Amino acid sequence: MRGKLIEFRNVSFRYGDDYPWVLKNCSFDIYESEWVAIIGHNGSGKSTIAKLLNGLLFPQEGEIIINGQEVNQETIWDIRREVGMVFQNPDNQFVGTTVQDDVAFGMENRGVPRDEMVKRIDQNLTAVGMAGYLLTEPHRLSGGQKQRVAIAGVLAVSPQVLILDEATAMLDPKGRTEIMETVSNVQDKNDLSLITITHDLREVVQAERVIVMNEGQVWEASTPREVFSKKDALQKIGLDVPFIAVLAEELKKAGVPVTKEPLNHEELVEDLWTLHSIT
Ligand SMILES: Nc1ncnc2c1ncn2[C@@H]1O[C@H](COP(=O)(O)OP(=O)(O)OP(=O)(O)O)[C@@H](O)[C@H]1O
Repeated sequence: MRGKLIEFRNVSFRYGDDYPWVLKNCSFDIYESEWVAIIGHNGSGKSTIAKLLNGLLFPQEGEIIINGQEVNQETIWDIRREVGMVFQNPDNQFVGTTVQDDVAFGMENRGVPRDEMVKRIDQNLTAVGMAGYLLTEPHRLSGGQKQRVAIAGVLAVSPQVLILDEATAMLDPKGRTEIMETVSNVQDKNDLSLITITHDLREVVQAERVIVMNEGQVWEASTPREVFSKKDALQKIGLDVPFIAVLAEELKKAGVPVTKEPLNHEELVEDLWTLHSIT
């Protein structure tokens, strides 16, 4: 049984007294080594949750506990060691003049000794497939390569949780797939919790659990299969369902006995192939 790593307890947040509540009495847990996708319509508070997790914002009500510590002004430096974040725009988060300087940045701020730093730069750039780019300047990298370097920089300070806030949104489909493969590998290897905030349904179906946000609260928190089985209700709160799930529904309506709730191409093919072989 995995322990709780993150607890949101009755959290309410708004950007100012005259602003509407973005989160209202919002509660959820995230467990060690778990991959959770957070989805919700535009403006439903997903990025706000990410910023609250990293101590960039603080709730007006309720509390956020990470690894047994409440997130507050006194604990933010500890918390930021535990919670690594990668954002949408690769250009806004490149701080070094070369790849190795960029990965070193977070470690320098935390006083990691030089020998250890060199070792971790090498280890983490290898993990994200960027080992050959130590002295490369950022403008020579693609968007996907910059995101890989950002991920290596975050991993170099050994966080417990990695948050990707629309980190693949500006990449082409190939870049997206590559980043998600990389992230999935490093999550496994480093035993990390992973929180992905995304509109890309192919990423969502890869997660173990999906938290669906609506009107400042958790509307549903369960497996991708359970979440996407509620197609009509999801569409009512402004969310799409994966194309394959829609196709399976249409096939059922047309009399094809699709038995499972397929979430990807392979699962649907598997189902249809079985039908073919018994007729
Ligand atoms: N700095 C800010 N000042 C005031 N309001 C803000 C600020 N940042 C976000 N908001 C508002 O808070 C609400 C939640 O925003 P947030 O960015 O968390 O949503 P989101 O679910 O991540 O949206 P998206 O899917 O569009 O990225 C929105 O109504 C947004 O306009």
